Amino acid sequence: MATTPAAAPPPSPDAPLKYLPGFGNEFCSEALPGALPQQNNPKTCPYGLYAEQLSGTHFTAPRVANRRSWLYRIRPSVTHTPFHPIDFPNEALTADFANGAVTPNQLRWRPFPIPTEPVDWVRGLFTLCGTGRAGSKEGFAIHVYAANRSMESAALANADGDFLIVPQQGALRLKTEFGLLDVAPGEIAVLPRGVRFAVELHCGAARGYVLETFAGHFALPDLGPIGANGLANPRDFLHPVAWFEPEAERAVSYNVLHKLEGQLFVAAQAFSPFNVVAWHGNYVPYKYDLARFCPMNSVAFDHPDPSIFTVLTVPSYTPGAPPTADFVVFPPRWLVAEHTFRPPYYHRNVMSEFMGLIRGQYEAKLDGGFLPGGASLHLCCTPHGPDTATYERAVAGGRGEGGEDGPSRLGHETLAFMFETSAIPRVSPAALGCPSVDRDYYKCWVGLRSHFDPTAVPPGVTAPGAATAAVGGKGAGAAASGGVAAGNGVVKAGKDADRDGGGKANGLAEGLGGLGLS
Ligand SMILES: O=C(O)Cc1cc(O)ccc1O
Ligand SMILES: [Fe+2]
Repeated sequence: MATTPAAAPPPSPDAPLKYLPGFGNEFCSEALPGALPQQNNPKTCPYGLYAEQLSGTHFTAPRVANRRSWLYRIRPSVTHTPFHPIDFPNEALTADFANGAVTPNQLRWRPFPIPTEPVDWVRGLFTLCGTGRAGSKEGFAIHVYAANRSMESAALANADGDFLIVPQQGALRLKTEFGLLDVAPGEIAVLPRGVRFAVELHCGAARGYVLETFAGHFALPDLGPIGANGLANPRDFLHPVAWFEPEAERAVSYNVLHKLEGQLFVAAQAFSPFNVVAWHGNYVPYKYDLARFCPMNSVAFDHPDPSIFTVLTVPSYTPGAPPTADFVVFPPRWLVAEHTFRPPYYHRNVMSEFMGLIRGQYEAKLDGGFLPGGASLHLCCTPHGPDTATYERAVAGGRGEGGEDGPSRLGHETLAFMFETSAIPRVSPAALGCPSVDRDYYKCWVGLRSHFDPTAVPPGVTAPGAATAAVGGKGAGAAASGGVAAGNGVVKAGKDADRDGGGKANGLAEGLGGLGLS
């Protein structure tokens, strides 16, 4: 006769949970001694458990990428009544962006409101943008969530892809088939495709961001010349230990939710899905504290590209092709680059950039419009960068300790992040029309006036006009003085030369002078 397993004591919400550290390891864990069999599927399992495999890659995926886990559970997941679609507001959640809106405009959303009526984590999901289609396992979706109550007697499995969850307000307790994860703002969690989980709120209302990838799995980025250490270190990723609900074997009524192609289905079952007594494998949910991120940065001059802050990446199927998505954090750090415009540079990026703010103020936005719980989106080649106030402050100097170029600190009170994606996301019509949209976003750059002064000759450069008499006009003089414009084939006369020829000459000379290379 099968032994009835003793129920694990319910962990107190205040007691710190135990975790298994590492990244991509073969982990194993058992909640009862000897529950983990020595082979994957013995004829009968210890304690009368059922063996069940959950795969995250096709069976024949190369070993380096192959992901699967074996779960030993009181009853198998298959024991449920048929799934039925549930009446989820269909404009809130989507996994097909064929009908998404296309706009090159810079987009920004004010903080998404916390609901006043009871809403759990699943009901509180709202798709902002994405690309591709879950059904063809291509692309990704970006959601926000805002919830004020725990999921009760319900669990969700996402058949569409992996969820990377970035809490912004309110800690989450993630009950999963593999055990429990407590995830607070400043930490992130990854729930791989298919893993059943429930979100409990133990500290009040919760809000945050979700990157859902329809293809692949999150991986640590290669470090290249950085070497073997730095950025997100593997030991800091924490995985749950086996745990099963006390009532897992009792007759209870549970709703098992299933997300497939963006649609939600529900099936009833008479026992808890959190009934896994032991497990082993390398396909496991995990969390990571962003404070453990070890940033690298410029220690001499210039502002590095933000890829230097990549925490996790979803590599493309094709070697060398851009990743489907990167998760990038802008952590607290010292800024020490000399004779450098320290905020993010102005740019048009071939990758698209979704940004969120967990706390504090982002280094490129002083206008008060990019707030914790809000978001921004800059699509492929859409120009963006520091707002007017940030620019003016940065060029005014005197930012750092010990003088204009001294070290300055982006303190612990700031934490922004970016989902950087290679395919161009489309915006869900609901997100474009929602009340949080900031229709005045463009105004934060409107005040960027021209500081161009062709008479402000950089030190060490012969003043225009000194050699102008023969050709006439300041611009031609600038070209003649440095010989740069002539070299570039930009010699012009009159008014055009003022604007173009002189500008190029001065700009290049200034750059070289600034680096001490002129
Ligand atoms: O604020 C942004 O747009 C993100 C960003 C930050 C940075 O330091 C450099 C480039 C970049 O896109
Ligand atoms: Fe950017």
